[in-house]
Amino acid sequence: MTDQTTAPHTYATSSDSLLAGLNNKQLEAVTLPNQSALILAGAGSGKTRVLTTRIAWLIQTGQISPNGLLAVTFTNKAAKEMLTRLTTMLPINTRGMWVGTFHGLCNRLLRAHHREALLPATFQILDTADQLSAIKRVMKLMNVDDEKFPPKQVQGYINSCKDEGMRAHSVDAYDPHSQKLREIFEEYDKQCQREGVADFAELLLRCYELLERDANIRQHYQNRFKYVLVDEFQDTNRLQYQWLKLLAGHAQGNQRNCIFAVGDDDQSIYAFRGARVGNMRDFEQDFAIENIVKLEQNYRSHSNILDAANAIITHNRNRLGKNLWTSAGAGEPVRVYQAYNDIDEANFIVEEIQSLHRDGVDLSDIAMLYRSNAQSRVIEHALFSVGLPYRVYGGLRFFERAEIKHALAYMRLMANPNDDTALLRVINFPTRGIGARSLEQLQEVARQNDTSLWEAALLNTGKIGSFVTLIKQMQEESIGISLPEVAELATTLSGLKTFYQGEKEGEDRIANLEELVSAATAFMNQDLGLRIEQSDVDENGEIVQSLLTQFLGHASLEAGEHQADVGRDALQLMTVHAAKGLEFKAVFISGLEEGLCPHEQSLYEANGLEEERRLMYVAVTRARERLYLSHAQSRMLHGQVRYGIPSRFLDEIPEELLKRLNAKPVAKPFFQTASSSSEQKSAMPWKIGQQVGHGKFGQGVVVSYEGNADDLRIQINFGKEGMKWLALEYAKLEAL
Ligand SMILES: Nc1ncnc2c1ncn2[C@@H]1O[C@H](COP(=O)(O)OP(=O)(O)OP(=O)(O)O)[C@@H](O)[C@H]1O
Ligand SMILES: [Mg+2]
Repeated sequence: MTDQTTAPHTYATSSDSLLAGLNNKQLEAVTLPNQSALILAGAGSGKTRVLTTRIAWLIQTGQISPNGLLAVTFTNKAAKEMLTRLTTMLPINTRGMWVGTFHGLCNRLLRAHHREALLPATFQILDTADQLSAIKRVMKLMNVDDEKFPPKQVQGYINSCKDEGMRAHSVDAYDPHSQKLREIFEEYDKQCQREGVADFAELLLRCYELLERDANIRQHYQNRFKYVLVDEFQDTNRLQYQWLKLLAGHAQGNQRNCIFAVGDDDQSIYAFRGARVGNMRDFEQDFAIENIVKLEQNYRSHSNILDAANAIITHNRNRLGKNLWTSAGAGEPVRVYQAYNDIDEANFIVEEIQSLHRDGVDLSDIAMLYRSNAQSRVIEHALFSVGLPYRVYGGLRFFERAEIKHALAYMRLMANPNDDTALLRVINFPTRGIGARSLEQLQEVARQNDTSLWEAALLNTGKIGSFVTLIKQMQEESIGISLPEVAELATTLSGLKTFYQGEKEGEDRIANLEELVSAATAFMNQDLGLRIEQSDVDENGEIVQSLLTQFLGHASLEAGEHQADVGRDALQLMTVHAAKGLEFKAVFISGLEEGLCPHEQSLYEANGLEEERRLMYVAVTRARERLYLSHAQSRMLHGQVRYGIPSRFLDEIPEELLKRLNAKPVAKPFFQTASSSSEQKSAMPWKIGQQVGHGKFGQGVVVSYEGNADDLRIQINFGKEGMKWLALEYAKLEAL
């Protein structure tokens, strides 16, 4: 450890108090010498705590200044938490520190060097929905059949190419179908460039390309960030890893910067977004990691919960392998509730939460987790009817609501009128009598002249001309006023407020618009640690980003966090994906049925089941003291009644850890639904999840069915042969 009396910039707090309470392994990790390191450890073993403490320790012992390090976390929420924790550990100003998500950090770097990155200073970020509509527009202009090329798939294709670090010209395409995809990719990128917008994947790729191409900028950051720290390393994708490698510099000599990566291969749950657990092995080799630090003591959960998690995850074969133990004692058993249907499940959960709350547990320390967002509806309804406050993370987020996106579109146009996505969103909203034909003509003019729609609109008189005048007026009025006033302007001058006043349920929307003004005020006042500091941009001699552009970036990147910040004590509802890294006193995991968790789609993908099991492991390990697992015999989902058998993951937990709250469901014929008497009995002879054989398609698994009596159709997944609907009457199936 550095001698504190001689080291420069040391802090008054003794490092002993900083390091107090860490176990030996944690201490070793926190105080590792200046070298790259990999901390591989299971859930709740203190990885995030170690990473944060290391930052504080490096600063405190004078090895680095707060501006000399970069830390990547998985969510903005985690980044903020890290900064808050740092301020409690050290008397430093965390403002301006480079702590954020990959997207947030790349956004910041691109803003500072927008010219070199060939982007306008005010470039806007397309969120997922905006990206999809931009893709649809390109496809329409190219006359591509959207049945042959479903836009969502095209979007997936473009994003996964970018996640792999590829541009259209570098993708292989040997058949007409992939050639077309490549062509759409290319046109889409051109359109984004023309409009001055960047999608999420683009932020990373653009930033990577900039660092790779521009030696000055690269060296500047390589010199600056002597320490790079990464949380949740198991979920980085190929491009993110390459980006980190670039920042670390070349391997020659000992000049390379240090990367401190923490992760858990058992919690890799973003393969569908290109995450590569293989990055851990590559990292070991590329950075010549000699000894991987393993942390084995779990500080989060009681042992019944931890043992359940361990028992589940041992069923996975592809693991790096580690043991977790706790000294916390057995604690309470894991409770299992077998519900009749989804409503029964929701009622049970609500009653249980109420009783926990009566016993003094804060609602915000209770989480309700599910596999997919659609599952939250029934439980939300139940919570609403008893008046329990709750907050949904990752559902329709504040910044994703239609009225907010409309207002933001006006703000985006004030910042950058060439943003076609924003223009199309509001050119006729509120309605100004601009019809589809005039819009088509406008798009045609833009296409012919290869300009943005705005530039084409400048040539226009008539109704489109008035829209242009309106935006120009907004731009003029926005000069010299504060950010909340700009937001106010966007909601009033645009006519949005007046429009909603006349609408049914308009009150909520107006309240949300007002909330946007508050969000802008909060943004202006809050020290988010994400703002661009003058020092970031002084190479250009100017501040390139106005507060407005920063706010718009914040709205695109931090959607969902707004509602979470509201101070009221509320139950936390979220998907398992969104719960990563978090912990709660009590956790409810619902919908533990085959087809839902594990998700039916995963069963037919390579390694799909193992990823689902990791998801289950993440879910279970969020709980500190109490864990509830529930499943329902039937549930309404996507407008269909589904009949589920309990998830295999339940069977993987040793019975002695469980407490079954009700008897195993009576062996009812599973086609009977609890709630709807109108539903007729069906003569469904197969069980969901049952293996069956078919003369032509081979072996498959029953996924669902619909209809009743003699009109029963059954859906079977035949693996390579795909998903098929068969009429039961004619399909000759045999049990396997
Ligand atoms: N040495 C310790 N003494 C007491 N509590 C600790 C210690 N180390 C970690 N903790 C606590 O254990 C909990 C889990 O820590 P942390 O969130 O850092 O784990 P993690 O490994 O990052 O978990 P995950 O894999 O879920 O991200 C936290 O509440 C943390 O404060
Ligand atoms: Mg963590």
